[in-house]
Amino acid sequence: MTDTQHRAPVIAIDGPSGSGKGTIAKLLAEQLGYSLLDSGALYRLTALAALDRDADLTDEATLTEIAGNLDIRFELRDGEVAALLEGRDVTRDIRMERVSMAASKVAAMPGVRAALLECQRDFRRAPGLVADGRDMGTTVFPDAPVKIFLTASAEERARRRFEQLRGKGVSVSLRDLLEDIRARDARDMNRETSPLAPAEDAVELDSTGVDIDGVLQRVLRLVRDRIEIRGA
Ligand SMILES: Nc1ncnc2c1ncn2[C@@H]1O[C@H](COP(=O)(O)OP(=O)(O)O)[C@@H](O)[C@H]1O
Ligand SMILES: Nc1ccn([C@H]2C[C@H](O)[C@@H](COP(=O)(O)OP(=O)(O)O)O2)c(=O)n1
Repeated sequence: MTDTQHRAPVIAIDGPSGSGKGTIAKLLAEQLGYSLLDSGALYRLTALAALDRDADLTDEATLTEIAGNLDIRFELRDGEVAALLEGRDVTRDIRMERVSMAASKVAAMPGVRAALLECQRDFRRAPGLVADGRDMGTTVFPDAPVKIFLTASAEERARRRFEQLRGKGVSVSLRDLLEDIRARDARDMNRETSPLAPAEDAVELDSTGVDIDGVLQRVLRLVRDRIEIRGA
């Protein structure tokens, strides 16, 4: 890692599915001119690559090999970050429920997490990085000057996901989504390696009943308290 990468500040945003991490991370990165790491996309891409190959999702050696040899790229297309797997645009595919479930399973494997570690740290560059996931503040960037643990009730998170999918023309049941969210929460929080948990020095923010702009303003206040931002 270069010196500039080392010094670049990281804003770590961790929390459960549907708490708004991705939304807030993207808005923050735009506002601050920082790079963006959607670490969940890496687990989703690993899961999709495994599903494409009909790999056994319980076979850690195979999954670790897949994670360590991913051929992926992120590209800005029409203002959105597109994810490419072996040159194929899989931005939509990696958001499918079956991939979400598989991602949560492969993410529980220490070998997979180790294989993706350096790749995540490589996203750090000047003037700074906004990183969203489950273990940004605890494992990947423990020296991040700003760590936020974003939460919301499971019911509100399921409702948000329901609206999000409906907006994309995907029909799902709210009850199934709530069940999926609870199952994923349990798996993400109870795994041995890098479980979903706030870092000791993280600020916890409950976004239940707070709109996106309200959350963004609170986060920006925290950021300005801790990082010297040019022009802010
Ligand atoms: N504070 C909020 N209030 C209402 N809806 C929100 C809020 N934050 C995010 N959302 C919406 O909830 C959905 C899930 O948000 P997302 O950022 O993908 O969550 P995460 O990355 O934590 O899984 C999106 O459709 C987003 O627009
Ligand atoms: N840093 C991370 C990011 C995601 N994961 C896992 C846990 C999640 O179930 C999957 C997918 O993560 P992602 O952030 O894309 O999921 P949500 O958008 O929050 O639903 O990957 C992880 O273990 N560690």
